[in-house]
Amino acid sequence: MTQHQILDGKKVSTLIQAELAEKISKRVEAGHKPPGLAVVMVGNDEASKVYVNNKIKACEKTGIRSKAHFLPRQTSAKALYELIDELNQDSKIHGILVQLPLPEHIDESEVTNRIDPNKDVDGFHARNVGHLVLRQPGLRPCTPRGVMTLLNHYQIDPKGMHCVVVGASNIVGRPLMLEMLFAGATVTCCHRFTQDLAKHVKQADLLCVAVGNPEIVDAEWIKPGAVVIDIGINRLADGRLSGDVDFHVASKKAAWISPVPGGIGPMTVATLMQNTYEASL
Ligand SMILES: Nc1nc2c(c(=O)[nH]1)N[C@@H](CN(C=O)c1ccc(C(=O)N[C@@H](CCC(=O)O)C(=O)O)cc1)CN2
Repeated sequence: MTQHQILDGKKVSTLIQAELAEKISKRVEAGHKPPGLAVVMVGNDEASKVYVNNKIKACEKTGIRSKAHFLPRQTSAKALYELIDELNQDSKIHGILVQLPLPEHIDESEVTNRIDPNKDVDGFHARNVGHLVLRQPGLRPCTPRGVMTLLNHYQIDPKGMHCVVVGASNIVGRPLMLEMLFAGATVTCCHRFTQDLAKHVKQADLLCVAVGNPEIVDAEWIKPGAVVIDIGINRLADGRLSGDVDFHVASKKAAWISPVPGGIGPMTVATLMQNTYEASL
């Protein structure tokens, strides 16, 4: 049994937000406009409401001016594009985020590509994805960037590690693979057609799981001494939150582990604040 240590995303997120608050207040004192973030949510998804509220609260803490747009589920794609076009033109708005998922009648990639890439603080626009792939400066997706910041805070260097990413979504798995590759890890990405998930997970020095299924990985597979990053958020029937990895079992094997809640979720929010600040410079 290994003694595990916690990758405390809540604590690191608080530190990042305090640093940002200081930088922003100094810039405002010097006569600059505060960064402005437009938060757009369509529909009533309960989990999304929590995430959006966490983002708005983080804006209040850091001195970012936020403007929330809560639109009904039946909003047309055309009406959403018109709002995005207005926000693209608004000089007080430096960052625009449209909370995902969107209702089925709205095409997510059309929406993300409608946002001015310089205001795309989620890093989902094709131009920013291209910058990430080519390792050029640009806005980077918040969750993967937040994972790298958290590892860096605890001086965990992925260089030379075998990193296994479970999940290949546009917003987490694929950009996280690239982040890990650029950090010098050897990367394996597992997805719905992966034949022997256990075989891959057992080889991971650094295991990142981002599927949204608490049964996807058996924590007994974890290599002793591995670093485990749990990015899944699952709401259990009793209202509690759990990650994609059984924390109790995994923490007996891992050297480092990020909890849910209190791990990557808060890092996603803090990174959004960093991206918004950077987009305002
Ligand atoms: N436009 C975007 N939509 C979505 C993104 C994204 O990066 N941009 N990612 C996910 C959800 N996400 C961000 O919006 C997100 C997930 C979790 C949290 C968070 O604060 N989690 C807390 C627990 C919160 C709770 O009580 O439920 C934690 O883990 O401690 C914030 C943001 C999908 N959509």
